[in-house]
Amino acid sequence: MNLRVGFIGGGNMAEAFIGTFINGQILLPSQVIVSDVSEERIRYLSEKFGVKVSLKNIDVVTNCDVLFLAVKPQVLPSVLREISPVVSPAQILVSMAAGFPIRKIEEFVGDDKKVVRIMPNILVKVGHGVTAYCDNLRLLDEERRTVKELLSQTGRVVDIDEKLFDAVTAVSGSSPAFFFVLIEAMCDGAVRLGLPRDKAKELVVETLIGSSIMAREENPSLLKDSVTSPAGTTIEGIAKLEEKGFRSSLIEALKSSFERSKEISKLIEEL
Ligand SMILES: NC(=O)C1=CN([C@@H]2O[C@H](COP(=O)(O)OP(=O)(O)OC[C@H]3O[C@@H](n4cnc5c(N)ncnc54)[C@H](OP(=O)(O)O)[C@@H]3O)[C@@H](O)[C@H]2O)C=CC1
Ligand SMILES: O=C(O)[C@@H]1CCC=N1
Repeated sequence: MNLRVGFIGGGNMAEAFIGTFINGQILLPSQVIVSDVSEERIRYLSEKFGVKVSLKNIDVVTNCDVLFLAVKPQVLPSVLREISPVVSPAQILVSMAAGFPIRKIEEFVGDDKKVVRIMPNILVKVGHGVTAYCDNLRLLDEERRTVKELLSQTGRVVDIDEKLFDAVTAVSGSSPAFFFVLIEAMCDGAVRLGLPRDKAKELVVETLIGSSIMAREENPSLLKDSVTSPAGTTIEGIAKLEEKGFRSSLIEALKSSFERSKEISKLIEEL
C-alpha cells in the first residue's frame, strides 16, 4: 500500500500491528515510523522490524498519512495536546484507546480533523484480530476504504456504532485474556489427570481452534448438544461447570470489563 503509517506509543498493540504489516509485506519498513518515551522500546522495534523510530511524537506526526494513537487512554490527552498544533486536516488519526470517544479527540485536535476510532484485539498479531471501526464522517469514501483495507490485513474489520464501543471493548478487546485463562486452566486440569504439559497444551489449543471454526458457521447450543451423549461423559462435565457458575462467571466478566470501559469514558469526559 502506498501510505506512510505512524504510531505514537510503541507497546503491545503497536508491535502487533507493525509486525503484521511488515511481515505480511503490506508496508515496507521505510513506510512506518514509531515513537515511544522508552529508548529501549524504540530500539527494539527498529531492530526487529527495521522501521523508523523517534523519541519525539512530533516526528511521527509530520511523517505520516495515517497516525495510530497507541498509548493508554490516561496518556492520550497529553499526547493530543502535544501534537494538535501539527496535525493536518489531510491526515487520518486512528485511536485505539479504550473508553476514549471521538468527540473528546476532536476537542483536542479540532473537529475539522479526520478521526477514526477502533477497538482491535491482540490477535492482530497473528492476523486473526477483530477490529471494531467507526469514524467522525470527515473521511472521504476512498480514505475510509484505505484505512479499512489496511486494518483488514490484521483480521476482520466490523463497523460498529460508537455507542457500543464499551461493550465491544469487553467482548472482543479484552476477551482474548479470558480465553488465555481458559486455556491455562484447562492445561492445569489435563496435567492433574496425568498428561504432560506440552501434550495438554496441544490437545486443548487444537480443540479450541476446531470448536471456534465450527461455531463460526453453526449454532453453539446445537453443537454442544451434538457432543453431549445421554448419561455420557460430557454432561457430567457440563453439570459441574453449571454448579461452579462457569456461564454466569463469563457473563459477569464481560459486564465488569464493560463497566470499567464506561468508567474510563466518564473520567475522560470530565477532563
Ligand atoms: N493490549 C490490548 O490487548 C489492547 C489495547 N487497546 C488499547 O491500545 C492502547 C495501547 O495499549 P497497549 O499497547 O496494550 O499499551 P502499552 O502500554 O503496551 O503501550 C503503550 C506505549 O506507549 C508508551 N508511552 C507512554 N507515554 C507516551 C507518550 N507520551 N508518548 C509516546 N509513547 C508513550 C508506553 O511507554 P511506558 O510503558 O514506558 O509508559 C508504552 O510503550 C491503549 O489505549 C489500549 O486501551 C485496545 C485493544 C486491545
Ligand atoms: O485492558 C485494557 O484496558 C485494554 C483494552 C482492551 C484490551 N486491553
